[in-house]
Amino acid sequence: MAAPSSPNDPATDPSIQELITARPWLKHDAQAGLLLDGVPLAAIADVVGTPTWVYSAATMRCRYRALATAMAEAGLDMQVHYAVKANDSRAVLAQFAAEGAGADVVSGGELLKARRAGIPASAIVYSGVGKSEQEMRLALSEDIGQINVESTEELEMLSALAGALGHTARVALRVNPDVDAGTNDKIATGRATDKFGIPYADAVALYARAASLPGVEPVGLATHIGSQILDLAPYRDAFARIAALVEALREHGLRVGTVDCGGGLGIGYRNEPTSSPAGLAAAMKGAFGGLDVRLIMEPGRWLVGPAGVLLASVVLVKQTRHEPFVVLDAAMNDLVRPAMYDAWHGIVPLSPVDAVTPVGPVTVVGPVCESGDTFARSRRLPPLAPNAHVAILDAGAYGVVMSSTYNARPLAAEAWVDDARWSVIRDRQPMEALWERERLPA
Ligand SMILES: Cc1ncc(COP(=O)(O)O)c(C=O)c1O
Ligand SMILES: N[C@@H](CCCC[NH3+])C(=O)O
Repeated sequence: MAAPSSPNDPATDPSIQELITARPWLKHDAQAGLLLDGVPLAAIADVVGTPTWVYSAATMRCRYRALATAMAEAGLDMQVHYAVKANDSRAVLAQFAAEGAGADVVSGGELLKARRAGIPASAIVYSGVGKSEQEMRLALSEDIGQINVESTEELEMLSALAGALGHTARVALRVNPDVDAGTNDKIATGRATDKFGIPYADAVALYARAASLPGVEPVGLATHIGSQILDLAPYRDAFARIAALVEALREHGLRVGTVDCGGGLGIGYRNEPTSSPAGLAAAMKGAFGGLDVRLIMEPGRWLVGPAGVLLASVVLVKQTRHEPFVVLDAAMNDLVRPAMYDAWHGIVPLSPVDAVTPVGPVTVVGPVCESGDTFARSRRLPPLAPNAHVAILDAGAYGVVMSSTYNARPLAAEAWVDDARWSVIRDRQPMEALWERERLPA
């Protein structure tokens, strides 16, 4: 199934003005051009160069607080564990730590990053289908809050390891509810054919087994049906199945204290309608309200996606017999989402005069040697001259974390905007660093 945010129909694209209006942290100023929380993005592009990621700290904070408030207002006993994979920059993690968030991690590296950013070990849950022995040892030595186990094999491995080390790991069984979240095929995780989670029909027996094994203590269930989910119906289906499982486990005399509802709440890349945290809270309450369980959620994209932009400059505009190609200095090695998922991202010029008079249509590409290195097709943009700057919107999640040095392109810089001031939080990777871990064969 195609991603709901990927249709490529310029007739229904939101205008540049509509994109800006829907994102209150962005403003268009007649003199200074596009502002992020009052800071002219062109100033950052001029000083730091491009490509550069820029984040609105206030937007991340506001979204975290809005989510936590929606859960509290629904009367839910809920802890938000930020999904570190969405954006693991130190400033992002430190800010969520200061807000009181826990973390959802999927590797030893993410676990260490979360700890070093100040997130307490007790507020960390660890998901993933292939935790290595080394990673399990790290999770055990840190005594993290919960390990979400995804298979019988992993349960046995963890039990043997923890038992031998004299630890008891609090585990939740991540259950695959066999629900289609209706999102892009590559980021759906809750169908029986996906690699994630324990088959629904095996969950009761495996939970009972976990209760009898040394080194592990089953404390609850977890599920996660996918990412960029715009509709609440699949959540309701999955939660109903997990709630039924809680009851079935209790009927077998097994204790279930927590339910981890996963992440996945989508954002309106194309200004499309989305589900709200209040709606999600109502779905959780409907399923788990009467069950006396402590709830966890693991949002990533919803918290940070809209808060980031990728600044790029126009290298040249290549005229052809078809649509002109606007060639940027950012590429799929920076933001891979359009190439990987056909994802749609808004593109807005930074300059004051151009932003409101789109002409186009143009194809916006990067310089990488793949035709897939295309950010947008048939996009209505104002005329863009070489060196003009643009912002690629909603790049705060699954942006910098998925970037690579493909085509020997150094990793981009990152900047942080807070309280109308900005600073660089990660320098652009120096060219020399591209070969610093290499040597010729001995
Ligand atoms: C286990 C788990 N939790 C949380 C998330 C975060 O998802 P999202 O960024 O869509 O909220 C993911 C990613 O899909 C995930 O795999
Ligand atoms: N990388 C994906 C999301 C994956 C979610 C992780 N399970 C995206 O950019 O949309």
